[in-house]
Amino acid sequence: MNQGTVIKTYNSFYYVQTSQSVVTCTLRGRFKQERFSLLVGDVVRFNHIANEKGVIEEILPRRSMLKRPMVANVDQVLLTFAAVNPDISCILVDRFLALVELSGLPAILCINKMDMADSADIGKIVDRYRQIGYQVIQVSAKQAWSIDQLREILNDKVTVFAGPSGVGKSSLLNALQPGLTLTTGEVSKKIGRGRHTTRYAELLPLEAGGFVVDTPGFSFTEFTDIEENELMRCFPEFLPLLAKCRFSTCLHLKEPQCAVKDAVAAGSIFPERYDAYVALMAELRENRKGY
Ligand SMILES: Nc1nc2c(ncn2[C@@H]2O[C@H](COP(=O)(O)OP(=O)(O)OP(=O)(O)O)[C@@H](O)[C@H]2O)c(=O)[nH]1
Ligand SMILES: [Zn+2]
Repeated sequence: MNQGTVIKTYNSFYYVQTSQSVVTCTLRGRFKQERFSLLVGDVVRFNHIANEKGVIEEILPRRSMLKRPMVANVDQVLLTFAAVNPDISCILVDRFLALVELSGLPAILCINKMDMADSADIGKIVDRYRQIGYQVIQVSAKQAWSIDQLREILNDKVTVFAGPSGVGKSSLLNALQPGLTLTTGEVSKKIGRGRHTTRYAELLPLEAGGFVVDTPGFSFTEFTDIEENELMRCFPEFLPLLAKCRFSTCLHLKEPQCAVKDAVAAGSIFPERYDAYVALMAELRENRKGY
């Protein structure tokens, strides 16, 4: 049997990337009876029934599942910001990071447009996030700075590109591999839909192995499905302190003898990060009121 990764689904057809080609597959009937939903990112085994056509017989166990968008086996999220234009905003970085933490996937911070940056200013930001424990890379899509380093990070992994609009995500993809965002556009053409009308996530295969998740309308922007007492877990530097608060139900806001607030006062947690936590908590409570 052949093996490959589902890179796109459309009308019960599954486009499966193998090491050689993309095979258009249908799903063996018994999966439909089980109401199993096969996702982009799933690794499958299939039988060829004709040239470039196949039937999926087996779905390999999932390593992970991202909910929005629904993609299986994502390994990491590359959060891209621009050093300038639009200027990096740490509150926005903290917000995106918290959302990635909530998904349970590792986040890598990528700061683009370094060719236009004041490197001392950006250096401070980079140091902060490295101290917290995040991997941070500084790149320029325009000047092709550190694109090799980025390529190495993506190698053999399934990576979601996220970040605000205009930070250069498309430019980075293009610097990584010219034409990358057009690769599966060919598939779209065959089935009569333009790439830009695609509403579902698809995987873009990297030449060196691995995939980038192309996610039209993808957000990582809204806090829903999160309880107040879960937010603290989205701040990894809080984790070692949580058991040390006086109250086991401590939300680290107004409570006395709070180990998190003590750490902020002692300088071992960045005050900006704590402020981001408080701001996100307020937002979460505001969203709740809407229900
Ligand atoms: N100076 C400089 N400009 C860049 C760099 N990368 C991208 N840009 C410019 O930034 C603008 C936005 O780039 P895009 O690649 O379209 O950004 P995007 O993140 O894909 O934007 P959305 O499609 O809105 O999500 C364009 O004018 C690019 O030419 C860079 O490394 N340096
Ligand atoms: Zn506390």
